[in-house]
Amino acid sequence: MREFHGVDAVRAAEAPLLASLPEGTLMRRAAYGLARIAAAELARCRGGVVGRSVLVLAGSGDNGGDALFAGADLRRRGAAVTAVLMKPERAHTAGLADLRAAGGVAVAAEDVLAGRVRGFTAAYVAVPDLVIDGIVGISGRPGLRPDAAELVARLEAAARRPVFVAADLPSGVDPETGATDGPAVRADVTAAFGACKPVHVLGARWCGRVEPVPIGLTLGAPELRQCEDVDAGRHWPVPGADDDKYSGGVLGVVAGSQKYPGAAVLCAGSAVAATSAMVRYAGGAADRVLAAWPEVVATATIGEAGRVQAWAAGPGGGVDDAAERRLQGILATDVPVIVDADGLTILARHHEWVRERSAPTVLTPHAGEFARLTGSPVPADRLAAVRTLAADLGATVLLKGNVTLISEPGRVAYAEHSGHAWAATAGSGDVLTGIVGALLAAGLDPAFACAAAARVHSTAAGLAAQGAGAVSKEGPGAPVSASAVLGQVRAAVRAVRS
Ligand SMILES: NC(=O)C1=CN([C@@H]2O[C@H](COP(=O)(O)OP(=O)(O)OC[C@H]3O[C@@H](n4cnc5c(N)ncnc54)[C@H](O)[C@@H]3O)[C@@H](O)[C@H]2O)[C@@H](O)CC1
Repeated sequence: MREFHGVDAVRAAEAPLLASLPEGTLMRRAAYGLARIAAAELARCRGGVVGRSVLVLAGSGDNGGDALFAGADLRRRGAAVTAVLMKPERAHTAGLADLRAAGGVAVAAEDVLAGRVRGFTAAYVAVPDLVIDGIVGISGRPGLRPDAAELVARLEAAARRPVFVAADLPSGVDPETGATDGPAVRADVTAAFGACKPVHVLGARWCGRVEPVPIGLTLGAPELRQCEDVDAGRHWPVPGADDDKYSGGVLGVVAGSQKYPGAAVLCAGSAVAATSAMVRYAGGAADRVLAAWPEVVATATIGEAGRVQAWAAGPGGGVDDAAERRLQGILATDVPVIVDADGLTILARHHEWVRERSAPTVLTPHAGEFARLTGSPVPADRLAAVRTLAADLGATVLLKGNVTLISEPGRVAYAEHSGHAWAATAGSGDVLTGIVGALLAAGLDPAFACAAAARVHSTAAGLAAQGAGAVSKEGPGAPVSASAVLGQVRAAVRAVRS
């Protein structure tokens, strides 16, 4: 399980070390890790360190200090290192002295922007091989100030884009929410000092690859977790010697209709793929579901369906009176229920149906459905928003997006980021609903069920994008549809279990 700690928690963990260790020790540790990562990137992307040019963008705080010390280290390893000081009079004194002692050059941002830097230095500043972003760290507010924004824009536009390595986090991105407000650094690699912070998953698109740099912190409970393959794989329900078709947990699917049979087929099919236990279907698309998945036990109505250990309801089911009555009936049961899509539109008018439940309820809105449920659009601080809704309804809420967030009252939240966006396709949510439902029926903790299902779902989408026989989700890929994602659910389960 990957863990992300909030800024206050990181500062609290740093405090005893700052008090007990010789001054500058933590910064030296951070800078050493940063330099090591930058050197590895230079070797990987530019074939070596010696003779390559490194530009350090150094702000006035400790983040700039880290970057200057790392620059000194890289200079000693043979790179040409130039630091651009955002505010020369407030540059980190010891870091700047170390850079100069190592033979590095420092210039003022103001002089660079005004074209007052000439000769070799001008060339190094204009087209470096690698940029270390030390403009701001965990004290940074979103957005870059105009001088920093202009420097970054010029580097981004260079004929050969340099490799960007961020010290702690990309400048311009909020450390707690991952939100931006104007320009920000788009890093290829981020060196996370002491702990991963929420930005490292919530602002994943800005961070690139995140490499933790241990500096000796002892940390408490995290703010956020990410379920990794190994976590999903370890707890994925698979039959044992004593299991039968019921003991693994039967899921009932109430989705789709004669008008929209696709949602029923996708939702029931993904449940079938995710679990060995029985899947029941109740609704107007029973014929279509059976034609696609003969192993499903299908009936026309919920009343005719046998016992289940969880229900999955909502996708493609409509929002009319009959759909309302069906959903109300399902939520009146004492088994876990996942509600998605049309079911969420109905719930926007009936929050009490969720609040009054004693069994777990999982809601899986996308941004539009979230706005319908809460009455206002998803704000920049998505994590706070999902926590508030979960607490308000007493439910587990999974907010879909490029970074999917999962929260339930009083518990550490989960985030899922796949590193790609292939799951952003029609019907993909129906597939996720079936997987979550299967895991709820198997008795998994609701928030963990959501996190593990989201992991397998995004893995399936990544595999689908790579085509038949893919064993890796990396590569250029091609657009996929929800049926293709569903077709890879078993391969994704295999992948997380291996
Ligand atoms: N405290 C410690 O023990 C350690 C801290 N470390 C480094 O220290 C960093 C935190 O340093 P600081 O607290 O000095 O603060 P920062 O270096 O994050 O920020 C410095 C100042 O930048 C200004 N600023 C805020 N938003 C800005 C923006 N959008 N554009 C331009 N300037 C902006 C603010 O005045 C802020 O105080 C960490 O991220 C990490 O890199 C590491 O050296 C490891 C040890």
